[in-house]
Amino acid sequence: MTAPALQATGLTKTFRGPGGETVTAVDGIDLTIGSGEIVAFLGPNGAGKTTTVDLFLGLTSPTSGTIEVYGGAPHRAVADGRVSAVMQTGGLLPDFTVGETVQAIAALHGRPERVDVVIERAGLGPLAKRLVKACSGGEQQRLKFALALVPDPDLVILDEPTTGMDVGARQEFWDTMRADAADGRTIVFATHYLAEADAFADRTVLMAGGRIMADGPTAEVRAAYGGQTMTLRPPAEVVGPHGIDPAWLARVRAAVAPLGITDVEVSSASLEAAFLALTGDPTTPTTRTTRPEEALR
Ligand SMILES: Nc1ncnc2c1ncn2[C@@H]1O[C@H](COP(=O)(O)OP(=O)(O)OP(=O)(O)O)[C@@H](O)[C@H]1O
Repeated sequence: MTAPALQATGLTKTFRGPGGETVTAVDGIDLTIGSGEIVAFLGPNGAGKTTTVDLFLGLTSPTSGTIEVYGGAPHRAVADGRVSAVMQTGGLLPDFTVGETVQAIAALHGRPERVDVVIERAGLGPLAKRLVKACSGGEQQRLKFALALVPDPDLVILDEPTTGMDVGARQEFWDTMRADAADGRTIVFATHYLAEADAFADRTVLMAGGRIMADGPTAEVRAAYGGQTMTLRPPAEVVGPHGIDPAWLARVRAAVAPLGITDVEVSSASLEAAFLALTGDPTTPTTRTTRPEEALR
């Protein structure tokens, strides 16, 4: 039988906090991810997503429990080129061109024949002669993605790959990813953007406090935890830079209260209800119109 891409059992990681206290970043995760799955790890800041990704990549060791990647130690899978990562920050040389960067990494891997294919796959053809430092944040992330593809890995792990990108760049990045995933690569990504999990992942693992709060097909996670909600789109004139006009919210509250409505959420993100219900996180991403304090109760 073929080993799953990732298998975690009782996976736990603790750190010592600034005051000497124990911080449990990952708290007894059991998880199996099969080949070809596209899985989002979704959760608020501090949920344990980055630590989980680090454990998957062998960048840190579990305090207890086990993690296997293709049936072996994570660092082995990385060394064998079966697993690649696109991390949040760092890693590029600013004075290389995009093309030189890909060539250098391909040479390190002994895979010079991969240069053209990964440049094309990451949509970097028109940028090949541009210096890395002249590339936008989104373009640099696409370059990192290209580098991750050099060994032709079976599994790509991305830790919040679109952090800092504007909406257009984010869209472009995921279009690139989607085209690549169509080839059957296993993709695991951490995000706190609900819309990214919703749009891109077949399966969503919702994390909070180091634990898995929900795990299933993205549509099911949404349906099971999103509950029955009524979503309103406010008129544009009541949405300002600081969110929805509180006076308008008060008028809506007054208008619906006599109808027996106790909970109306103004939202444009369909996983939002699941996220809030399970994590109670007040720093919700995606849009200004989805913050819990703007829900009408
Ligand atoms: N090296 C460390 N030392 C001490 N505490 C840590 C360390 N790394 C992470 N933590 C703590 O572990 C918890 C989980 O952090 P982690 O970075 O894994 O969360 P995250 O879900 O990736 O958050 P974010 O979305 O902000 O990146 C947090 O409380 C964090 O402060």
